Amino acid sequence: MASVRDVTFELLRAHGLTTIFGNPGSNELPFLAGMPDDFRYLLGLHEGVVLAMADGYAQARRGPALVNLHAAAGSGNAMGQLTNSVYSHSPLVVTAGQQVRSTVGQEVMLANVDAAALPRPLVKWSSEPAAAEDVPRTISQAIHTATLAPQGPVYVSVPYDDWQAQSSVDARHLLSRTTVTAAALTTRQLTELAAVLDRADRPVLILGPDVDATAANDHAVALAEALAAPAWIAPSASRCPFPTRHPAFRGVLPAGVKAISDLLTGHDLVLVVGAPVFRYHQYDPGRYLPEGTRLVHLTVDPDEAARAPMGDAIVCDLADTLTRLAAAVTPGRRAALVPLPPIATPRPASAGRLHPEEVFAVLRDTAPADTVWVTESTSTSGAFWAQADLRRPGSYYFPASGGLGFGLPAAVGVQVADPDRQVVALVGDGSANYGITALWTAARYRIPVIFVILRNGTYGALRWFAGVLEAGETPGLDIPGIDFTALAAGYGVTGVAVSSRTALVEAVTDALAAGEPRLIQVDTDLTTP
Ligand SMILES: Cc1ncc(Cn2c(C)c(CCOP(=O)(O)OP(=O)(O)O)sc2=O)c(N)n1
Ligand SMILES: [Ca+2]
Repeated sequence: MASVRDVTFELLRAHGLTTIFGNPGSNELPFLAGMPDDFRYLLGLHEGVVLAMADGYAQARRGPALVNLHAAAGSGNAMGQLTNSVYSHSPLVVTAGQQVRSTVGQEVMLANVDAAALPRPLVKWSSEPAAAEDVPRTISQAIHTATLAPQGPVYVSVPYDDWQAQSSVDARHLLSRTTVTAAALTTRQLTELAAVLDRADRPVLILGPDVDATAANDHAVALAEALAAPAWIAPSASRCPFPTRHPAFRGVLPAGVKAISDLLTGHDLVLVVGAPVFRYHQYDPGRYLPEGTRLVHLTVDPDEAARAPMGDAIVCDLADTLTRLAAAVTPGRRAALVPLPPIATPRPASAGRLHPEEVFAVLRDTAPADTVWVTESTSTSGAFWAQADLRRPGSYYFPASGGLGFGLPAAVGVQVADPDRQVVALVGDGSANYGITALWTAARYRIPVIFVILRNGTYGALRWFAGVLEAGETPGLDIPGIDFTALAAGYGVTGVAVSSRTALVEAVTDALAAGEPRLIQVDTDLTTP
């Protein structure tokens, strides 16, 4: 009869989980020793990098990713990045090795004590099977739980003596199981919602990451056009759900209660699709909505629906609902939208530096139109969106909870998932340090990401926040003198430092032709988000 490990690898193969993002310890060796030839293992040198690579990979492929970590120490290192994955609804199947089953209670070395509790609340579900024979079914449950709406990360801890145990013959049922979510609005619900939209004088759309995660971008465009409604990206944007040069596009909403409410003034109906209501950030007290404004919320996530402080929510399939709404509302009822003005000329910078707007303008004009941008430069987000020309789904990723250490490794994961599009990481000189070992993985497997480090010598966003909080001068905000070209060389990536537009254009052009990872360190001015 087949071993638990053999059946588990057959199960993983049946779900297309043949890429393992991992960092091993002794507890994981009995599992990895049986890895079949059609599987590949992508090693990350820190578990936060492993997790973020898998996150980028899963988001870009819109499917699950398999992670294998080392017991409690490895899982603990990955939890910082799970704070992003749980909010980006990333379908990660995180497995971790456990000590020999009979020794865990003694808390011997490398025992993951209370393993299933460790990652909560940063996972959708977690478990350690009660018996070796139940390992394949538990991993099957984990895969289906991760991929059923709302998708999310799951965690399974497996004692390492389980892998050699005999699997039950009935485990074979697991290999062909499928599970799907089929939540759609009834005809009556759809008709009523379309009537609400039709009755609105000035509706507005607010679109979130799950529109892009479910490839519903074009359906959102169709509804915005049918309604002649402006479209905003929901605050704390982690994906780009709408083309940024479309006439209906208005930008990314600020992450403050009063600031959002002020921008919605004059709109009598707000339709939020695929985002929590809302991912506020800086404390900015005010009324949640202007007087007389109604909010309707379409989400894949019952928890988002339940915890929102206002509005009426419908848990549903976003692409299906947007498509049917675009066909059901009455077109031509409102004046045509006036597009935003053309992209502004980037602001000038101080001597020997570039303004982030100029960095982004050069990259936009030099890199292919379908480039994928993975960003983690917190003070330059305003500059990025001011210069952005994003047209296709899957063009933008940002850490969904602001947990730094996502950018560099997630860019590697996205490039693995989508080798036909150039991936460019735009990462601050502070953020880069949290996931810097991703450079080694990129070099090791020749993953041709272009890593752009925006070096302003400080934690720029925190300087801005210190102003918002009127905190005055605070310690720990300056990070002068880091040489990322030397760090890159140490990890096997060729890097160049630039401080002029001409040198940047040349460096980007060279990097695009290299066919292997490249790092470009750009000295930039400090800006505000
Ligand atoms: C894991 C982790 N640690 C610390 C922070 C706190 N933090 C930190 C340290 C920021 C500064 C980032 O600096 P940067 O150089 O990457 O980008 P900017 O200079 O453009 O802000 S922004 C922010 O929220 C965080 N979000 N996540
Ligand atoms: Ca910085």
